[in-house]
Amino acid sequence: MAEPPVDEFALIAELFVPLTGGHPAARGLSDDAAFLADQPGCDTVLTVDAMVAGVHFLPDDPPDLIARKLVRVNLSDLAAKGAEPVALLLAAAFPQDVTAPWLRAFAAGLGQDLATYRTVLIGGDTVATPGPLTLSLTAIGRVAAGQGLARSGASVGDDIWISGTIGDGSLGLRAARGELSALSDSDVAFLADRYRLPRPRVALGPRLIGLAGASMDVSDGLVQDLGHLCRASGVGARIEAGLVPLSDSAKRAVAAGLVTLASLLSGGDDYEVLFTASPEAAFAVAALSAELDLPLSKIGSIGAGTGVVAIGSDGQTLDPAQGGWRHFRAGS
Ligand SMILES: Nc1ncnc2c1ncn2[C@@H]1O[C@H](COP(=O)(O)OP(=O)(O)OP(=O)(O)O)[C@@H](O)[C@H]1O
Ligand SMILES: Cc1ncc(C[n+]2csc(CCOP(=O)(O)O)c2C)c(N)n1
Ligand SMILES: [Mg+2]
Ligand SMILES: [Mg+2]
Ligand SMILES: [Mg+2]
Repeated sequence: MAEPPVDEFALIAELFVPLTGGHPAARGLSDDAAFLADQPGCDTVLTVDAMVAGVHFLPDDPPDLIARKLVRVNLSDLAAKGAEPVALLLAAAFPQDVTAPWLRAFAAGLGQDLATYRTVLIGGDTVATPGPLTLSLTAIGRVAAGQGLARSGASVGDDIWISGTIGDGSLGLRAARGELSALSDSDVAFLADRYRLPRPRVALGPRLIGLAGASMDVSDGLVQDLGHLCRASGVGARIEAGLVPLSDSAKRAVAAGLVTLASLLSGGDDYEVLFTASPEAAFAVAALSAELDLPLSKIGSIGAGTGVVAIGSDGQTLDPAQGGWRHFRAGS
């Protein structure tokens, strides 16, 4: 039986109001703006990332997973700054033919991850678009005043560390498109899941305060993002490709010749935390890795100069294609 239609205001009142958790800042999603009380002794950390169907996710991806990816890519930026999530604002442009079941599943996914990450929706905007589904989430976080982590804190001599594994997201896109049928079904499922559902390192980020020099999350590709960190810090970096952690599925994809190691270093969609720390902190980083049950791998070091050099297992410089994702390069 067809579900009753869900219009703009029913969507907000019935599907989004429950996601506020009754937080006073949201004002029941029935005011012009949200009002968030200041927290003494804290800095407010604000970040926004948008996602567009066909650009960030596949148009036919399940609506609950689209919503959860949107939450996770934004919490990944907060985590990289050492911040804890407080609240979210959602701007959504739905195609005119969106269905009620689709919207219900989207809201259910949103609710699931708000619960997982203990945060709430406090406002947003809902519009229709003649184009593809376009979503924007603003994440508000908090960190002890002056303690938030920056891309600009790397020093010459620091070790470079990365959480988790690199390359699963970009391989996962190919897996989700059915392009990796040479791999086992379980590898395909693992990789596609990593693409559709990043694991933001929310437990790690706040624990890096006092340990990390510089920190950022990797979304556009390891080499390109490390380049951003280096530019912000006024340093250069050298990484050893053989030290970059790969999942077993990604290792099998490389061994089968389905992808090169160099392209995994520039693929993007990783949502891991890239940070630097002085060599004296290596023991503490290893202890944190064990405590959080999260791999933290030393992949290189910071040096004087500029730019990122990636060295392959043969000692030769790797060329990771363009280094990473770039949305456009507008010409005349
Ligand atoms: N349209 C914009 N207006 C203002 N600032 C922007 C805009 N786009 C990006 N920025 C700023 O540029 C910087 C880098 O943004 P970028 O989106 O590359 O970082 P990111 O979110 O960590 O990466 P990704 O988008 O790949 O997840 C941030 O300070 C961001 O706030
Ligand atoms: C369907 C589809 N095609 C390509 C990609 C790859 N991709 C798109 S945006 C981006 C960088 C992060 O986004 P942003 O910089 O906008 O935050 C990457 C790696 C994808 N995820 N889905
Ligand atoms: Mg961004
Ligand atoms: Mg981001
Ligand atoms: Mg980021």
